[in-house]
Amino acid sequence: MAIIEVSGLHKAYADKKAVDGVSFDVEEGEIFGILGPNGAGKTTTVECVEGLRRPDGGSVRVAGYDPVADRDSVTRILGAQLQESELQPKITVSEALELYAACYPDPADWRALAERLGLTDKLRTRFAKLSGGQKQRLSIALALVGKPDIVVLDELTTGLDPRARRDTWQLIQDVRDSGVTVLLVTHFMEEAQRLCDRIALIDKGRITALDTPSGLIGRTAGSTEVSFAPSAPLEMQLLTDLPSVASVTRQDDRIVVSGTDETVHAVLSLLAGRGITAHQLRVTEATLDDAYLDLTGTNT
Ligand SMILES: Nc1ncnc2c1ncn2[C@@H]1O[C@H](COP(=O)(O)OP(=O)(O)OP(=O)(O)O)[C@@H](O)[C@H]1O
Repeated sequence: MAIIEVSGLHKAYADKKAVDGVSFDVEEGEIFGILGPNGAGKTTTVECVEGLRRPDGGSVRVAGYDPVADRDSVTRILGAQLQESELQPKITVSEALELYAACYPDPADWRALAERLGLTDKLRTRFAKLSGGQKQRLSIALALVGKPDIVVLDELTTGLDPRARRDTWQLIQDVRDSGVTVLLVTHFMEEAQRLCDRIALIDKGRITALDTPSGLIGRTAGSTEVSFAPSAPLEMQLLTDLPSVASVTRQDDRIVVSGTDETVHAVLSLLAGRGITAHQLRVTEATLDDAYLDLTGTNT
């Protein structure tokens, strides 16, 4: 069942179209990623879902509520990561967690959450004295303290070191396993590939692709590459004629054939039929990075 429904969303700032007809549904219990280049309209889209911005057109529903008209209902069920500037510089970590916990009828144990996010030894530290990564972890804790049904995380692990990033990924998986729906804006391909059940690629205010990570990768031209050094001369045309082959190139004594999973089997059968051995055989799969570049023609 869809818990977030976005249909024909439009939002402009003066004459700049930030979001230009975006539609997607987020199913209950999934981790849904929004990926795209800088300025693509990702934050504007999730701010409309959070009720922080009023759409110019289209509709947004969160568990059936309009996030602008039914702000209170949406706030009760949706936790959002805060922008840094939204906390007072003098508030301590424990004060912030306690204050936010007090706003909800059945909050999470904020001490356990702080522990989980590696903030226990910072509980008495003022917000202004936290490092960028510690502020980020606090903002994740604050998004989760109300035990929301949905959590919106914009740039979840930006500024975190690799260890903290991996811990945070585990935390988000645990949060999802407990039944929470996660809407995640990210620039990190590895993060999107590991965490997301489905990803919407946004570019220039429009969705250019919406699929599972492996579905997006599968759309990449030449998503699988098989390369080898043949034990005897081989006519390139024979490879080019195989089904599902996208391209055949020669690199010194190696032949590189790109295509799909099927290509690997087709190439090996062809070689076996001609008694040719494939020396130094290597098969590589495209990554989400390749799919992203292929589908947007740009980098994050
Ligand atoms: N408050 C604002 N006033 C004017 N223009 C804005 C405002 N917020 C965003 N924009 C513009 O709208 C477009 C979309 O911005 P948005 O922040 O939604 O993109 P984004 O995909 O989240 O980008 P990033 O990855 O850089 O955070 C950009 O061109 C941006 O400059």
